[in-house]
Amino acid sequence: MKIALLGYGKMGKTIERLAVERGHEIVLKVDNDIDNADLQKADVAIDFSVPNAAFKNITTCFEKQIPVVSGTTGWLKKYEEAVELCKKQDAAFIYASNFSLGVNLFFELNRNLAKLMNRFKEYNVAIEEIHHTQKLDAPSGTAISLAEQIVENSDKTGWRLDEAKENEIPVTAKRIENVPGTHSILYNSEVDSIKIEHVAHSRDGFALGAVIAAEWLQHRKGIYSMKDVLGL
Ligand SMILES: NC(=O)C1=CN([C@@H]2O[C@H](COP(=O)(O)OP(=O)(O)OC[C@H]3O[C@@H](n4cnc5c(N)ncnc54)[C@H](OP(=O)(O)O)[C@@H]3O)[C@@H](O)[C@H]2O)C=CC1
Ligand SMILES: O=C(O)C1=N[C@H](C(=O)O)C[C@H](O)C1
Repeated sequence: MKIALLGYGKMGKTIERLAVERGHEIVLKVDNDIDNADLQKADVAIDFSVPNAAFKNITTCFEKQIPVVSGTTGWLKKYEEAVELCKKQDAAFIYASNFSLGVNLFFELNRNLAKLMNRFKEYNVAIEEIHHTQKLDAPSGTAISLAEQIVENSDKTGWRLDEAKENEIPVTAKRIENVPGTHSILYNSEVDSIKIEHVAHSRDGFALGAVIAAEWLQHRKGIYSMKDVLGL
């Protein structure tokens, strides 16, 4: 598979290493304006760039009919617009706030736990995420997905960074040097606490998941998620 990397930072470089190990070829590395890039050289594009570039990168791939996998976070206000453009152009797209197998299993645990805990009002739920200090967005895309999953499976009405209002989920974002990504869900009562946590030991899980998603998407059209890729 010939891959265009849109974003050649920490994730782009990790994806390059794992993609080459799986027998793929990196034919393009875009670190700024996509307008001058010869996307037609690629079978598939993988976007791990910056929040203000993701929408343009993704929709340019739709126009050029290159299937695109995006893991960039912090641009999701425009996700529905991207989906509409993808449908209109009969293109192929997967977005995931987190591509690792572990986090996608953790998402399933989170949904089930939220359903279970909803009956027991003595527990208050809270989310915490910890990432490296270069991260541009807060809270993380993964923390937002976790919060939305709890809202869908409980009586919670929404989430808020730091100071949550009545019936909202408080989300805390910490920034500590070199942390690849840690997410915790805490259910706290007067007498005890229940905590589930996912700890990434490196960026390899995210990168491998993105390459597997690109392999899966390469000959498809439409809009998919990691649930489709992993058969969850
Ligand atoms: N979904 C998932 O599983 C994961 C998602 N992420 C997300 O992926 C994104 C990238 O993370 P990470 O690699 O750590 O960040 P980095 O800052 O290391 O890399 C981002 C790269 O994008 C480049 N860039 C800037 N403008 C453009 C543009 N217009 N087109 C293409 N590339 C551009 C930057 O170049 P320059 O430095 O010159 O500005 C930089 O090299 C983040 O949004 C992060 O949250 C990260 C890990 C996992
Ligand atoms: O910026 C990162 O590094 C990460 N970003 C993603 C997010 O915002 O959830 C995924 C992962 O936790 C690493």
